[in-house]
Amino acid sequence: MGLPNASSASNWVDDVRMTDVGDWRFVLVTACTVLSVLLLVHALYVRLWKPYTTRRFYEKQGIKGPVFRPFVGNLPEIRALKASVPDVCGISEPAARRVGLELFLFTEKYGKVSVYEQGSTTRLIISDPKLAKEVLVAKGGHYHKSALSGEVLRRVTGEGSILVTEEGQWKEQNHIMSPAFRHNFLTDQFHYILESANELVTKWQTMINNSDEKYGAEVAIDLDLPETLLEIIIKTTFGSTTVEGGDIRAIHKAVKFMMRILGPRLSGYGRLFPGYGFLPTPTNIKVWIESRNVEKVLMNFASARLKQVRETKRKNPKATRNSIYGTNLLGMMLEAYEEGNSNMTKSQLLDQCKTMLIASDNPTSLLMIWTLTLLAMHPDWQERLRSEVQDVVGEGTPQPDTLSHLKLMDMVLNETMRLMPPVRVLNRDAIDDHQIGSVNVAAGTSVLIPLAVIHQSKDIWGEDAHLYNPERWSKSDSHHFSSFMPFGAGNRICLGRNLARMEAKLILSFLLRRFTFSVAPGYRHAPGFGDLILWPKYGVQLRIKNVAT
Ligand code: HEM
Repeated sequence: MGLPNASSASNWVDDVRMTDVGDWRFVLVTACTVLSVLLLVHALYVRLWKPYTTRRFYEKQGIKGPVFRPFVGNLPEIRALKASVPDVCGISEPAARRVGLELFLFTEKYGKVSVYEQGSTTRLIISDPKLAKEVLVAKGGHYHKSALSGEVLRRVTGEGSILVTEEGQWKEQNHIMSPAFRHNFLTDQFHYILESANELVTKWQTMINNSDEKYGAEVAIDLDLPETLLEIIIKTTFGSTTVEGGDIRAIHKAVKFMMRILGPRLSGYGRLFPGYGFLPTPTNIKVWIESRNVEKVLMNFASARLKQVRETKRKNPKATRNSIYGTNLLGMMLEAYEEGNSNMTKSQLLDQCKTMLIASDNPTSLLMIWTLTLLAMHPDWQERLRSEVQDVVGEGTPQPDTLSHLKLMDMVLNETMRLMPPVRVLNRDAIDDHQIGSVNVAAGTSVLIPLAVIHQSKDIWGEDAHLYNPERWSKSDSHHFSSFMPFGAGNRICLGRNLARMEAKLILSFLLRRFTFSVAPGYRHAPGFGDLILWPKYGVQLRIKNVAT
């Protein structure tokens, strides 16, 4: 056998090259095909098989829900339901029903435990307060906070926010932050609330003084109250509203902007495209820029405070804790960070600052807005409450302990949070298979606890459940209390609940002893904004007058 000649040798090399290329092409095509098939199988499993079998799992237990729809789940009918609700409603209509209407309707139609799909996520609605408590308290260890809402919160407040952390990391943060919401610390914050409440009274008094109208002045409480509350939370968290290199109000605005953009993705079709948040769309780019700005200002601020702390300690080794760190939440966290009492990083510490701005903002504003609006709609209760304030607080400066004697005010605040719960639904994800009551819950199920539905159930509250009647809270009958969870329950109960009540009581006392409130003629009652919360869509305009002396 002879050697190949030059030309046949080159053909041979070409053949080999061709074969190589052919092989690679074959490998590439095969790999792509296998990958596509795997992705398709995975997508079919996640989007079709899993939700279908999970739905069957619940149906076999007698749990009902709207008809199963592959891929999109029940989103289309939920959207249609929402679109069918008129913007404006009657004053005595159960307003909370308008937001999250599907949770009311599914509960009425399918019972206190029902099931539906949001995209491919199976959701179990638990409207039975006993089972709800079991999820939140006794069986709380079988659940994590919802990954779905966590997705948005993580992007706005950061990975280290106490709203989204779990287990060891959450425990440590809870341990550091809880003291900031105890009685002593709250008493230290009292002067901030007094200061801001006084400023609001002065503002409204000036409006009355400058008005030629017989009825007094007209105020937009949905703008003024949140501004006052924001001042308070900024001062209690940071100690002041302006900081070196930036204004915390600008940070709040940026954080709110991010929530407004990202929030609706929770309930919309955006859920069907999981990587959507990472695509460089104009909106996503805006969110990234805002997020970087917030990070920069807060980081500069924390570094400046830390420098100040070290300087004070160096100059005066005997300085007290309060004079080194100050009596605010950031100071408390800086202390844990600086004294080596925690594993918290500086960036996690800043995540908690953003968390405070988010967690306190809407709920406290909603509580104040609806309390005052409902009082304006019910002058008899307004008058009763004013008399209580005059008796208990009088004309002097209120003291923290005085507030605990305002019993009617507690009843009024409870009734507002019952009818208009600032947080209308709690979300949890089951992390393993377990049982609540007689219901077997499968790992991966998203559990919804619709506070608004539980708070207005006729079985619990009676036939007048949808009506405003603070008197119901005067009964010693305690079954009401166990079904009332505006601040959640169990380990993850609201950290700021005492602060929120203290703010509400103090501000209301200041306002009621000075002004009377009535609903302005142009007011349109439209609670419910962006599907998620009971924000007044067209604002709330009230007429205010000085209390006759
Ligand atoms: C009327 C006012 C408020 C209401 C109705 C409210 C309601 C709630 C609810 C229902 C939860 C539990 C969420 C869940 O279980 O998934 C919660 C958690 C939380 N709230 Fe509030 N909140 C209010 C005011 C505040 C304020 C003023 C602050 C802080 C200054 C605050 C800070 C927090 C924090 C940090 C958590 C997370 C606790 C954790 O997960 O460990 N809240 N809030």
